[in-house]
Amino acid sequence: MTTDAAPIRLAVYGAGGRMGQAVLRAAQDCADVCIAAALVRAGSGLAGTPLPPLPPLSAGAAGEGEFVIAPPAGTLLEVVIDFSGVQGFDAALALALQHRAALVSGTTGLDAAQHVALDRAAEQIPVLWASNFSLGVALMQRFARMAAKVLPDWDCEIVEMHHRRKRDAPSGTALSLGEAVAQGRGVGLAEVAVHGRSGLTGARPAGQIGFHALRGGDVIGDHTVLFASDDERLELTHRAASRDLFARGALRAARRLARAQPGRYGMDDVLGE
Ligand SMILES: NC(=O)C1=CN([C@@H]2O[C@H](COP(=O)(O)OP(=O)(O)OC[C@H]3O[C@@H](n4cnc5c(N)ncnc54)[C@H](OP(=O)(O)O)[C@@H]3O)[C@@H](O)[C@H]2O)C=CC1
Ligand SMILES: O=C(O)C1=N[C@H](C(=O)O)C[C@H](O)C1
Repeated sequence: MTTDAAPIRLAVYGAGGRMGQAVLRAAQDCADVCIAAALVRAGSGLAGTPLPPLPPLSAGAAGEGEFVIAPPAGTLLEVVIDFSGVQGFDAALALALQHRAALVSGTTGLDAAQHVALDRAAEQIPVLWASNFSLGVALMQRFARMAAKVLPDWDCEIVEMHHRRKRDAPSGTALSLGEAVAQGRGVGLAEVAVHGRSGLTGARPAGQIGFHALRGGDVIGDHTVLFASDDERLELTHRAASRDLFARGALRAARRLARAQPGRYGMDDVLGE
């Protein structure tokens, strides 16, 4: 993408992780963004080591050139992109507030207090949190909501599979898909969710939404929302083949939020109507 405007100045929080590195890679292809700070946690062996090669427009950006544990004084940040997990999330949000920068966060497994903190921050800065930055998954949520509304009596189960290193279960995406199904049915997810089954469970109660988390190998992220009725079954499936797609989605979100008004934004704002 080319533009006459100055490149958007990004801080990548959790820059040494799987997703952080994917965002750095994706930014290399974009002339409209630059990496102003690639942040790793204090004590990380990466601190002070060179970044992978960056696009020419990044040259001269404060903090460019190496992984850092904090942006050098005076660094201008416009968007903080956070993939630091629940351990880093609070500090990423604090950094965005401190710099009056927008926050784009993909960290999953947040607790209720952290979601409230996102709402509070949105009074001061633009905030977009999404459990999944794939445009295909954003569309899948719409399909799931629609199917749940049209098929209120069908049994719904949500199955996800991820790599063996994933720390939270079920995935944030599975929970978001469950929220979409619950919205389509006009019920609260907490009242109808069941996580796995084992033992003498009895017959399946109507209206349940079942979650099943599989872990193994290097699977990037597969999700299926399954609706079952007598004699037929509908399955909506999304499979991610690379983390690059999440990184590209996060950069799209960053473009949408840079220089936007404070408030809560979602992937629907990125996807458009
Ligand atoms: N929304 C989406 O589209 C997607 C969301 N995710 C989510 O993103 C998160 C990260 O996933 P992934 O990249 O696979 O995980 P990784 O464990 O590979 O990366 C997390 C990184 O954050 C670093 N970190 C932890 N604490 C801090 C801190 N206080 N300051 C700075 N850096 C810190 C970790 O460092 P160290 O290892 O040194 O502790 C690690 O390098 C997860 O919550 C995951 O579910 C993942 C993919 C897509
Ligand atoms: O941890 C991951 O890897 C992923 N996490 C997100 C989630 O919890 O939904 C998104 C994606 O599926 C990959």
